[in-house]
Amino acid sequence: MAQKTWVRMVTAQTPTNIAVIKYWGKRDETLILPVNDSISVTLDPAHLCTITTVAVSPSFDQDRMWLNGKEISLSGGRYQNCLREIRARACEVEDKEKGIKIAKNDWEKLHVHVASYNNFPTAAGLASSAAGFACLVFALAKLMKAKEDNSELSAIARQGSGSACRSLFGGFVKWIMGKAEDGSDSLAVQLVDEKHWDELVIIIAVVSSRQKETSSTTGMRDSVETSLLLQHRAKEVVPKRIKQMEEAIKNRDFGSFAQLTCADSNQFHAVCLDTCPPIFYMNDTSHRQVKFLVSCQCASHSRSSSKFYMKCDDTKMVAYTFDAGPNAVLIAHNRKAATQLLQKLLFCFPPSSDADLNSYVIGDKSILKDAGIEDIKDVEALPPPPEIKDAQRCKGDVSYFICTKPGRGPGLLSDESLALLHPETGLPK
Ligand SMILES: Nc1ncnc2c1ncn2[C@@H]1O[C@H](COP(=O)(O)OP(=O)(O)OP(=O)(O)O)[C@@H](O)[C@H]1O
Ligand SMILES: C[C@@](O)(CCOP(=O)(O)OP(=O)(O)O)CC(=O)O
Repeated sequence: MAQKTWVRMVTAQTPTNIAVIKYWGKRDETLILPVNDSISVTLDPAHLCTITTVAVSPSFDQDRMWLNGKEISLSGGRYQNCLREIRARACEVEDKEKGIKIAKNDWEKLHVHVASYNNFPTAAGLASSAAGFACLVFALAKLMKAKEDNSELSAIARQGSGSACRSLFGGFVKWIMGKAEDGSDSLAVQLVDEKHWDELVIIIAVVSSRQKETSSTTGMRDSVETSLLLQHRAKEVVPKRIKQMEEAIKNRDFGSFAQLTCADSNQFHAVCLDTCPPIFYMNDTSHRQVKFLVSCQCASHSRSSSKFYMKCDDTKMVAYTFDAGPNAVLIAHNRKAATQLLQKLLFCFPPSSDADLNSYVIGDKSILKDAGIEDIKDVEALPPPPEIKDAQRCKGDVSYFICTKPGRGPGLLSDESLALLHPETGLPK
C-alpha cells in the first residue's frame, strides 16, 4: 500500500422490490435458502431506494456502519456473512492519481466504513432490508472491484436478507430457490427489464410506518415449524403459480397477473394465520382496502348452481399485495386506471383534517394532476365511487400514498456531493 492517508469511496443507489409471488419460509436459516421460488417487481428508485456509501482507508481501525444517521453494530451474522463473501472476491485496485494501490490480499487487513440511508420507513414492511443489503453488497463489490455479475452478487445479498437478492435487478425478477446445499444456485435472475411493462403504475398505501411486531425472519421460522398450509403451498401451489406468473409477465397479460398476485398475497397471509401462534400483518384498514378494491372491480355478483361467481371488470382490475405489514401495494395496469383508482382511494381514505396534500401523496405526483386534484378542497369534492354502495370515508386511516412504477436496478452515483461519508475522514457527513 502506497501511503496511509487516502480514503477510497463508492456510493450506490439500490431499489426496493415487492414480491408478487411471495418468499415465505427457509430450508436453511444460515445460508438463507428458501422453500420456494419467488417473483418480484422492482420499484422505481426515484421514489423508494437505499443510498449507501462505502469507504476503505488504511486509517480505519475497525469496520463501522451508520444506518439513517445512527451507528449500528456490524457484528450480526448477516452483515458478517456479506462482508466475508465480498472480501473473498475482492481484486486489486489502483488509483494512480490518489496514490492508492490495494493488492488482492490487502483487503483482508483493511477496514470499511458504511453509511446508508433509506428514503422510506425502515422495518415497517416496505422491504428496507431488501434494498439495504442489496445496496451494501453492490457498493462493496464496486469498491473492491469484484468481477462477479449481479446474479452472483445476488447470492451474497441473499445471505443478508432473502428478499435482497431480487433488488440486484430492475423490472421483474425471479429468485430461483436452487437445490445445492451450499446455496450456490439460489440466486436472482431478471425475467424482463423495467421497459418491458412500463405502463404499470404502483400505488402504495402506507397504513402504518411503525416497526412491526413480528419480523419476517421470526414469522417465517414459526410458519415453517407449524403451518401445514406452508408445506402445501411450497410443494403444490407455488411451482405452478411461478410458471403462470412468468407467462403473464411475458405476455403483459394484466388479468392473469392481477389474479395471481392477489391470490398469492391472500395465501401468504393465510399461512400467517395458519401459523402457531398466528401472525397478523394485515389490520382493519388493510381488510377495508381489499374490500374496497373488490367492490370497485366486481360489477356484479351472481349465483349459478351451488357456486358463487364474481364477475370482475378487467378494465377496472387492480392487483393488490401485502408484505409482512399492513401496507397495501396496488398495481394498476395503466395511467388511466391508476388515475381513477387514486380518485376513489382519496374519496374512501382521505387525509386527516390537518394534513396537506403535498405530503399525503408522494412519489410521482403527476398522477394527482391527471386526476384533477390540486388541493385538499378537490379531495373533499370528489364524488363517491359509483360501484360502491354507501361508500364510507375513512379519514386518517392511511398515513400517506406513494405513487411509483416498475424501476431499474442498482447503480453508482458519481456525484460526490451525494456521498454519505466525508471524502477525507471517511466519517458520516
Ligand atoms: N439501508 C440498509 N442497509 C443495511 N441494512 C439495512 C438497511 N435498512 C434496513 N436494514 C436492515 O434490515 C432490518 C429491517 O428488516 P425487516 O425485515 O425487519 O424490515 P423490512 O425489510 O423493512 O420489512 P419487510 O422485509 O418485512 O418488508 C434493519 O434492522 C437492518 O438490519
Ligand atoms: C413477506 C416478504 O416480504 C418476506 C421477506 O422476508 P425477508 O427477506 O425480510 O426475510 P429474511 O430473509 O429473513 O431477511 C415476501 C417477499 O419479499 O418475498
